[in-house]
Amino acid sequence: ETPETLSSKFNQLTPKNSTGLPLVPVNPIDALLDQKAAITDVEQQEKELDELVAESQLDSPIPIPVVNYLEPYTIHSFTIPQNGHPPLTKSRLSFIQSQLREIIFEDRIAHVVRIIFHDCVGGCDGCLNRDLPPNMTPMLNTATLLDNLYDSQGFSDWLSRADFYALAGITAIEIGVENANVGCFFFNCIRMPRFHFRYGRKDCATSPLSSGVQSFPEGKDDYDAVMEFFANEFGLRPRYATALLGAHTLGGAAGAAGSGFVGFWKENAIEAAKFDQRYFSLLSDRRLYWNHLDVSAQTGANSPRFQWEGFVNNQQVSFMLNSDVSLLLDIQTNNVGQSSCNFNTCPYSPTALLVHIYARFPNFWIRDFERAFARMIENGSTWLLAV
Ligand code: HEM
Repeated sequence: ETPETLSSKFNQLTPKNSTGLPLVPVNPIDALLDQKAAITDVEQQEKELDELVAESQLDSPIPIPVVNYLEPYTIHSFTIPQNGHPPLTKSRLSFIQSQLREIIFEDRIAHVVRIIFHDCVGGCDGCLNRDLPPNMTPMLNTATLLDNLYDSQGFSDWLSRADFYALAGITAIEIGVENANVGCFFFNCIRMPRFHFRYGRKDCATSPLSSGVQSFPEGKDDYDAVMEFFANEFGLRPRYATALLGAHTLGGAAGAAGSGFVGFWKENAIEAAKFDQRYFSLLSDRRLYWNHLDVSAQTGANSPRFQWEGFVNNQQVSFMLNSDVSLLLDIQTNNVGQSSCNFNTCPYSPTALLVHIYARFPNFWIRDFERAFARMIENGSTWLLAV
């Protein structure tokens, strides 16, 4: 089955409300996921979810740039150029992480995750162009803090700045998961992602500054534009692109101080510091009522900024960009990003089922996120060393 036929099947199955009022249908997809949720054997459940996702052909293999890993640093430090760095040991790594933990909290968690994403567009190289509009957001203050730590502690003896940003990204996700798990019981805790940190990335010659111009995806993008970006840039197929975009569970858009979009993807700053599946559950929650509006007058942006705002009982609980909504709905946008259909009228997009699965099975999402994030933070490297 092609993704198209799967999503059209999904569309047929999902009753739409013609009055435009929020509707909570007994949805066959929910019923199907209820069956999967009833499976108590975790491995069996994961296997069946994998089969369900495989049906939609969102992750058929495509060639991706290959990163080679070298395990025993004692041997390979002789053969692999490391900018003269001595090998990074596990204890040095945990020392650096403990220093990172001193400065990464609250809104800086999201900043760091966005920094590593932007650093890795075009290849992770420890360099950000501070004059490029997509980078000109509050995250630059946190980038300065990271740089100060790296420079003042002499970490360049051990790892490149690009490695350091990647480690900061991993640490930020871990802190976000810890925040999400405060007060959880084992059955509703988010599994801590297992990242295997590898190092040996090459910094650009002017690190940490750069005048390089990368092209970043835009908030007004639709499904095709989003998927094309992730495939071309990171070699990620729609399944892993969707998982990676779950990073928008953290932080928000800073209005006039940032992209000209404004809001937290989740309710407030406290929720925005938690790395959990709620980005997907808000997106797929049919109890929400969504407005699609241009906020450029409010934020002083020089061109339209159409965004989606989700409400429950007249209370705003979510904000989404077109690029986020496109994971669920095949929005129909014009050149300024205004969609001619909405949550009640747009057809589902090929990844809609996946959004529902990630919302219901957070640890299934975490597994896919782990893989996608690992791929992103190794973008541009051909050889990396294990610690
Ligand atoms: C289609 C792809 C993407 C688009 C269009 C997009 C767009 C945006 C925009 C417009 C903002 C708001 C910036 C501001 O005003 O301060 C933002 C924030 C953010 N993005 Fe993305 N992004 C994309 C992919 C990603 C990826 C792959 C990651 C990480 C893996 C990521 C992580 C973040 C985080 C954590 C924030 C919040 C930053 C903060 O609170 O300061 N984004 N993104």
